[in-house]
Amino acid sequence: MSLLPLAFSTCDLCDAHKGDESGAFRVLPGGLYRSYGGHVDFAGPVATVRCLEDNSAVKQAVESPGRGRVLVVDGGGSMKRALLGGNLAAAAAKNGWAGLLIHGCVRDLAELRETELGILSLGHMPLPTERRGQGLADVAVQIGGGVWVRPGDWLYADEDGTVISARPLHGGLLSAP
Ligand SMILES: O=C([O-])CC(=O)C(=O)O
Repeated sequence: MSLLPLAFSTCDLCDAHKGDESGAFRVLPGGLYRSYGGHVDFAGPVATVRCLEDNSAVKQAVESPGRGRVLVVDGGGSMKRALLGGNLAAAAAKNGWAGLLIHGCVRDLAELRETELGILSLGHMPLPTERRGQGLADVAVQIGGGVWVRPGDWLYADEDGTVISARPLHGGLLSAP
């Protein structure tokens, strides 16, 4: 599935919304997440998973239709297991996910960088998880040192950083394929 390219810049979004005190506009801390995917710029409505060193719910999500969404995975910040690797990233791209943000680790870096997907993660490590069917989907999560991310929020990521918004912010900027 090809996704519509969205024209946006996180710096421009921050210029426009830096005075927002409603909490609807949130910026993730700079330098926390590194880009591992084939796409540095990506955006979309958010779906969430919360799990700890068990990526069963991540697998279930990326094997379902993505419809241009971004999967935000609260992995508790664990650096002990990789929640995403080449196979799950390929499944996410094939099923139309725009990207993933992993508050945890990834692996298979050579494969990830060839995947047509945005992938942000705290870091990498080669050890996979043991899938035991644990984890929750579609819950509010807190990542990046206390930033709330809820299903249906919008995530915008580019080389300058990552912002979260309760509403889509690219109005009028959606470019035709
Ligand atoms: O399967 C996993 O748990 C992670 C992985 O290595 C992959 O996605 O290829």
